[in-house]
Amino acid sequence: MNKLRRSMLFLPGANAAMLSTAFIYRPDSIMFDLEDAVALREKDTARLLVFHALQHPMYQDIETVVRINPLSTPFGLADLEAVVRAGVDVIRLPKTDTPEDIFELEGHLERIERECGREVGSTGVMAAIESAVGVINAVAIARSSPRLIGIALAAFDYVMDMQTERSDGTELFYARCAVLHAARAAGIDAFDVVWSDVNDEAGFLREVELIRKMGFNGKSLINPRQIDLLHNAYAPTQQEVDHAQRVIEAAEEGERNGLGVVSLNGKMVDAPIINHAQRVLERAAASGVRR
Ligand SMILES: CC(C)(COP(=O)(O)OP(=O)(O)OC[C@H]1O[C@@H](n2cnc3c(N)ncnc32)[C@H](O)[C@@H]1OP(=O)(O)O)[C@@H](O)C(=O)NCCC(=O)NCCSC(=O)C[C@@](O)(CC(=O)O)C(=O)O
Ligand SMILES: [Mg+2]
Repeated sequence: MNKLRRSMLFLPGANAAMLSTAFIYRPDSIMFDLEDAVALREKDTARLLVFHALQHPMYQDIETVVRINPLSTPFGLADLEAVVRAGVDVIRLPKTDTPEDIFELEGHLERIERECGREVGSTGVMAAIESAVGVINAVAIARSSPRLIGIALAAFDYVMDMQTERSDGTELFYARCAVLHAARAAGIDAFDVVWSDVNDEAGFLREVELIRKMGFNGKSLINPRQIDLLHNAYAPTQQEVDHAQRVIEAAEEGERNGLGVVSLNGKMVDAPIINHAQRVLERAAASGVRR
């Protein structure tokens, strides 16, 4: 099974208190932000704080992601130079509009990796898609580099670009479908948007249920309280696990009898159903059963 990436917790890079404790919350990935959660006058401080946090022993057994500033800004390249040298696992490139944005990032990454003695290609990349142009180019972006581990939809900049606002999800309907299909076509992960009202658990869970059913790997998060809610909603239910076990047993019996398709309580069990059942069992083994 691929690495579980259900939760990616954003953490404002200039917030020293959060940097010193965030590892205790155990998201699947922690995302230090140097971009929009950091004020202009704090960009250099945030970069230095994140440079040190990345090397702290407490962050060695958790996947680390850094959202750098766009390379078109005065900060982007300095961010990249610092965090690659500090050993970051994945760079999140905000406002990715074209495959050329990824090619530019790759060029810099390769040089920095050589200069600091990191294995070339070892730094992963995640593209954040935050505009209509990015959504239109999602397939080309998702296929642009073997470094890409996933693409993420970023709703707040996207709705601005689309001249609308966050509401019940209607405004993200096409973008979610496009980003998800692009990720699957490229064989990489797909991440849904942040839910900004941390006190609205019911709204958060409604959105999580939607994106789980659509097939997203997970979601960008902004608050530790959202982690357990998300992990629990993504865990299979006991009923699903029991059914998956019965499917595997029925398939094994069919195989012993030389049958490619068998019936379980009147429902067809064939290869895709068996694959799904195996995935349910793998997920239960990795993340437990829903409470
Ligand atoms: C929302 C709020 C202010 C609420 O504060 P509150 O104080 O009410 O939170 P509480 O729950 O009371 O905190 C309880 C304890 O948890 C600690 N704690 C809280 N949050 C923590 C955290 N994130 N990491 C570690 N620790 C944390 C806290 O320090 C406290 O610790 P302690 O005092 O020790 O008990 C806070 O969470 C927060 O700042 N979130 C991060 C916001 C952020 O990063 N935004 C940028 C990314 S989006 C964007 O840019 C848009 C985008 O680009 C997105 C895209 O690209 O996808 C697009 O276009 O859509
Ligand atoms: Mg944004």
